[in-house]
Amino acid sequence: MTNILNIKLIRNDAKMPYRANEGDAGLDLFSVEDVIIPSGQSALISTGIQMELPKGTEAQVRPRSGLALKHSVTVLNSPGTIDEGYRGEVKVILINHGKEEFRVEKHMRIAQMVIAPVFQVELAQVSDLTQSERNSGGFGSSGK
Ligand SMILES: O=c1ccn([C@H]2C[C@H](O)[C@@H](COP(=O)(O)OP(=O)(O)OP(=O)(O)O)O2)c(=O)[nH]1
Ligand SMILES: [Mg+2]
Repeated sequence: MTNILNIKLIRNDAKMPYRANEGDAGLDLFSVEDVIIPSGQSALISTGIQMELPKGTEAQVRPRSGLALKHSVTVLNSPGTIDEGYRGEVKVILINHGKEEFRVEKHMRIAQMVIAPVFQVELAQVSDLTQSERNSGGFGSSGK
C-alpha cells in the first residue's frame, strides 16, 4: 500500500495542505478565496486542490480547535468524508456559530484533514444475528 497523497493545485494561488509539525495527524487546508460568513450562517469554501488518496483510505475534514474556540467557527458536517475515488475540488463547509460575522481570508487555514484507513466490507443480508454481551443495550444502558 502506497502512502503517497497526490495533490493537484487547480489554481495558481492554491496552497498545498500544511503539516504544522512533524507527526501531526492533521493536514491544514487553506481557503483559496475571501468569504464573509454572517453570524449563524454557513458557507462552502474552496481550497483550490484536488487529490488522489492512497488506495483503501479516506480523508476526514475536521475543524481547527483554534477557530472553534476563538470564533465559534467549525465544520458543519464534521467529520466531512472525502472518498478515495473523489477527484473533484476539496471543499469545506464552515458554520459560524459566533455572534459576529466571520471573515475567511484567502490563505487562511480553515480546517484540517486526517487520512484514515477504510475497512472495505462486503454486505450480507441475514435473518439472524449472533448474541453478544451488550445485545441491544445502548444509549446509557450501562449506567453513568
Ligand atoms: O467536507 C467535504 C465533504 C465531502 N466532499 C466531497 C468529497 C466526497 O467524496 C464528496 C461527497 O461527499 P459526501 O458523500 O459526504 O456527500 P453526499 O451528500 O453523500 O454526496 P454524494 O452523493 O456525492 O456522495 O464530496 C468535500 O470536498 N468536502
Ligand atoms: Mg455520499
